[in-house]
Amino acid sequence: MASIPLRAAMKLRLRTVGILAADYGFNILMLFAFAAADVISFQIPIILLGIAFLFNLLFAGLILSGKTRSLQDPSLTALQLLGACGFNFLGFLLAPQIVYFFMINLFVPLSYGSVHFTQRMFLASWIFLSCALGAMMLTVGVQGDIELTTPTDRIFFWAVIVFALGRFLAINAEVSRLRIRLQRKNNELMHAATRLSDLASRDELTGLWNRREFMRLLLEESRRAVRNQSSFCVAIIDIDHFKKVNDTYGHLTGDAVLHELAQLLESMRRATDSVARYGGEEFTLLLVNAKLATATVALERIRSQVMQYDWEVIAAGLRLTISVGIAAWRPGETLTQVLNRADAALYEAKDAGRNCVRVSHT
Ligand SMILES: Nc1nc2c(ncn2[C@@H]2O[C@H](COP(=O)(O)OP(=O)(O)OP(=O)(O)O)[C@@H](O)[C@H]2O)c(=O)[nH]1
Repeated sequence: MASIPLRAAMKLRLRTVGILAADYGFNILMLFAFAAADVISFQIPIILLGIAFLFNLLFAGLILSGKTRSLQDPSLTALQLLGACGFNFLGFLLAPQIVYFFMINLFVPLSYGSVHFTQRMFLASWIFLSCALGAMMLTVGVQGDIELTTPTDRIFFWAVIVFALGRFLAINAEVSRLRIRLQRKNNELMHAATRLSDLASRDELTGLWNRREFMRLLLEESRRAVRNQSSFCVAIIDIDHFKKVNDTYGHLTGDAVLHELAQLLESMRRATDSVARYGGEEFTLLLVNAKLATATVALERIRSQVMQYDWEVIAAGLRLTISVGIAAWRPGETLTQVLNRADAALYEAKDAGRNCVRVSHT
C-alpha cells in the first residue's frame, strides 16, 4: 500500500465501509419485507438498523480520523467482517424462524476477506464461525420450515453449512493468496524500474549523475531561471595531467582517483547544487541561483581542497590538482553556449599553467 497516495488509500478504505453499509441496508430492507409479511416483528429490523448504523459510523469515523493508518490492517477489514458476522448471529438469535436468511447472508461479507485476509485469518474465521454456528443451533435451535428435530438432523445441517463455509473461505483464501503474490510482484517491478532509472542516470564508476542526467538537470534549471528571472553557473572541472596518473600508477589506480575525487566533490557541493561526471576525467558542477562571484569562491575552495587532499591513501607519492572553467548563464543563452563558454574558460586555466580557476567573461 506504500505506493498508493494517501488520499487514494483513504478513499479505498472508505469504499469498503460504503460497500458493507450498502450490504447492511439491503439485508435490513429484506427484513422489513419479512416484517410486512408478518413473518417477524417490526422491532427486529429496527434494532438491526440501529446497530448497523452505529457500526458504520464507528468504522468510518476511525478510518477518517487517520488513527488506523499505522495499523497492519488500516481498513479494519477483520473487525468490519467480525461486526457483519455478529450482525447475522444477532439476527439468528432474534429471528430463528428465518435462520436460513442469516446463514446465507453470512457468506456475503466474508467474500471481502479475499481483499485483505491472510491464510491464517481465513482458517481462524472458519473455526470461529463453525463453533459459533454450532453453539447457536444447540442453544437457540432452528425453527421455521426446516425440519431438524433429531440431533442427527441438526449435526448434518450444521456439517453442510460448515463445509460450504469452509469451501467458500478456501476459494477466497486462494484469491487472497494470488492478490498478495501479485502485489509482491508489483513491488519487485517497481524496485526494478527505480533501479533501471538509476542505472540510466548514474555514472557506474563514480556513482555521480552521468552527462545525460546532468543535461536534464541543466535544462530544468534553465527553465526555472527563466521563470524566476534568476541565474545559475556551470563549472567544468578537469584533472590535471591525469594521463600521467594512469601511466605511472596504472588504470585501476586512475579509476580509484576518479572515484575518490567524485566523493570529495559530492561532499563539498551545496545541497541544492548537482555534480556529475561529464566524461573521462572531466566533472561538471551546476550551481543553482548563484552569481559568478559566489561560484568562483566555491570553486576556489574546491580546487584548494583537492590540492591539499592526502592522495597518498590511494598510491604513495600521488598528488592531484584540478583546473576549472566557470560560466554564468545569461538569459536567452542556450545550454550549449553556456557550456562552451565554461569549456573555453577551462582551456584558459590549462593555458595559465593548470591548478587554477578561470571565469568566462565573453
Ligand atoms: N583510469 C581511467 N582513466 C580514464 C578514464 N576516462 C579517461 N581516462 C583517462 O584520462 C586521460 C585524459 O588525458 P588527457 O586528455 O591527455 O588529459 P590530461 O592528461 O589530464 O592532461 P590535461 O587535461 O591537459 O591536464 C587519458 O589517459 C584517459 O585514458 C577512466 O574512466 N578511468
